[in-house]
Amino acid sequence: MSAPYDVPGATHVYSGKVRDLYDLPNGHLLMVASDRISAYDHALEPPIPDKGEILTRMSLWWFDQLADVAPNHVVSTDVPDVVAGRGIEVERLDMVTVECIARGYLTGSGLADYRASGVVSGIALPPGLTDGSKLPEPIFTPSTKAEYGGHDEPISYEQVADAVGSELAARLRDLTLEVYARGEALARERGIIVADTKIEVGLRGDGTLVLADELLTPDSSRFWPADAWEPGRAQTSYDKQFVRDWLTSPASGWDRASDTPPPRLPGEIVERTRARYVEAYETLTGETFRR
Ligand SMILES: CCOC(=O)Cn1cc(-c2ncnc(N)c2C#N)cn1
Repeated sequence: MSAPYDVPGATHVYSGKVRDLYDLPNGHLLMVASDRISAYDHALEPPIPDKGEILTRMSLWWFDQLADVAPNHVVSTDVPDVVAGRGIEVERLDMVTVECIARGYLTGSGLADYRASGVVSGIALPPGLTDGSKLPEPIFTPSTKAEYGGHDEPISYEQVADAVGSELAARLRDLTLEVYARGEALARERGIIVADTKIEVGLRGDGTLVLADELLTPDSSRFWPADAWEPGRAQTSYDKQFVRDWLTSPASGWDRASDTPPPRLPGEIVERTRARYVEAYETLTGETFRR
């Protein structure tokens, strides 16, 4: 995995799959989005040029679009040059220890749970749903926060209420569903299905819920091209399909079941993937990603 940036005046404190967190002397945090990409639970090489900046700008755009739904943790984009464009100074919050996930479509772990029991995070769904089915209405499907490298475990709404209290659980559910509904509707108008999303929420000292982390990016959400949506099979990933197709093709020589690390991505796949991130950003925001 590419090493976190050495940021003058900041102390590196956390590395996620894709992003890194630093303490700042003024008590705020610096959140830095790397160009790292992962697929099939593996960190891939090489990084995708500009991915971190593109997704940072997408998050900032979404924070602005949804400012009427909830405040966010952004303090400033005036960050040290080494992380310019991919770093955000953020307010330090008391983070809620629940992954707040909303699903508008059935796939991934939700589909697996549904196939096993007809239930997803304690919510019974109607029969006859398949991979990629649009749900009758979006559902709140929280999960635990796994340690780095682990898998989040789905939990029921009741378990969330037991963990954080019924009042906060209701606020988290309502906020998650509102953010998803607004994001899904806006993206859908622009030809992108946001099938599901995970938001991170923090609390201020006065109890205000604040949107943290990243927001409605292809790293925190499943982005599908709307014109390729076809329930009954795995959907096309807006951003990672080129990577997935190459890794599972004979050209890569990789056996996904072997649990060996995937091979380095060819330059053409890297560039086509970068172009998809640029396209997603420009399609959503109507702005040009200038590099
Ligand atoms: C950048 C990677 O960070 C994480 O993935 C998870 N994480 C978030 C925090 C956090 N903690 C206090 N205040 C905040 N505003 C945040 C944020 N964002 C800690 N870990």
